[in-house]
Amino acid sequence: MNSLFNAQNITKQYRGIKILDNVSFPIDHNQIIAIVGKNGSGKSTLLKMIAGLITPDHGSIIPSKQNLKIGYVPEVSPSHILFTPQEYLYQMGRIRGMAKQELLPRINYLLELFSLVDVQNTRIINFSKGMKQKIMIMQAMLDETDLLILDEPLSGLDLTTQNELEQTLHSLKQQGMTIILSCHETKLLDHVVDTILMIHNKKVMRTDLPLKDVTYNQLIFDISNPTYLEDLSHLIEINHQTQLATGFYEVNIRYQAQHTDDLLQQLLLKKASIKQLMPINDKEIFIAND
Ligand SMILES: Nc1ncnc2c1ncn2[C@@H]1O[C@H](COP(=O)(O)OP(=O)(O)OP(=O)(O)O)[C@@H](O)[C@H]1O
Repeated sequence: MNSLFNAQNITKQYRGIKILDNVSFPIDHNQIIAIVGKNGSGKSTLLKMIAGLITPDHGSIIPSKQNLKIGYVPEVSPSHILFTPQEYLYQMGRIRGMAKQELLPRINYLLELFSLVDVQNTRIINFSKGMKQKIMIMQAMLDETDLLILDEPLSGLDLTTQNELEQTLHSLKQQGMTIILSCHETKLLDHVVDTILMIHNKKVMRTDLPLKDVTYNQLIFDISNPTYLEDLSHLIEINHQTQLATGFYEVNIRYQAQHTDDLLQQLLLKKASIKQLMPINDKEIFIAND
């Protein structure tokens, strides 16, 4: 599959506290990708880095083509907007330097796409939360967008509105868009998301859906130096590691079972001594939130 961009060896810290530690992952073209993780795990931080709003301390996010157009919708959006959708989107487009003749057809296209034609002359302040969310997404899409980034788009929406927004995201994908969103609403994962990036212990683990087909293994092994595992960080999640009296380290990892052959081969090349391999079933880790 084509990558839209690759995140390579990203590390980010705030005030000396690491949020993300040497994470690498690709973002595939024309996919819906969900970033999940506990509160404070770094979802918004990662989204902002992908959007180019903040920079990693180390590593880089490398786009597959120049001038990738990115639309970003933050978690908290202004809601007391006295303009109508037409007026608001027009002003936003003009601020971005768009010409009137390209802006007006684009606004009409977006109003159709988001089923807001009937309310195009109603003031946004009178809209429901879901309709306001749509306006924020439309604003991010005023330019032709390759990648849409949505921070918690379903937060605070009722079930019906969530379903509606889900359908909208699905139709955006059908039109060739790549979408990355952070979410707590696990229901969404089943319906529209192709890939999950889970932030856990400062690392990012990638899982392609359907989730029900993913199984995990736990592996315990000894290795002389845990830094040998750095190039496997995209495959494994370290549960814990302990230094033994021998000076070796006992490491306990979790990984997707489909990678077993590859992983064992790589560990043996690193002269690891395998102690225990067992299947685990902890799908719920992907829906673990407060
Ligand atoms: N500008 C900043 N300065 C200092 N610390 C920050 C800054 N931005 C985020 N943090 C801290 O970094 C950590 C990750 O924050 P982030 O907002 O990325 O997490 P999150 O997973 O999106 O959380 P939530 O699910 O609660 O929205 C948190 O501990 C947060 O307090």
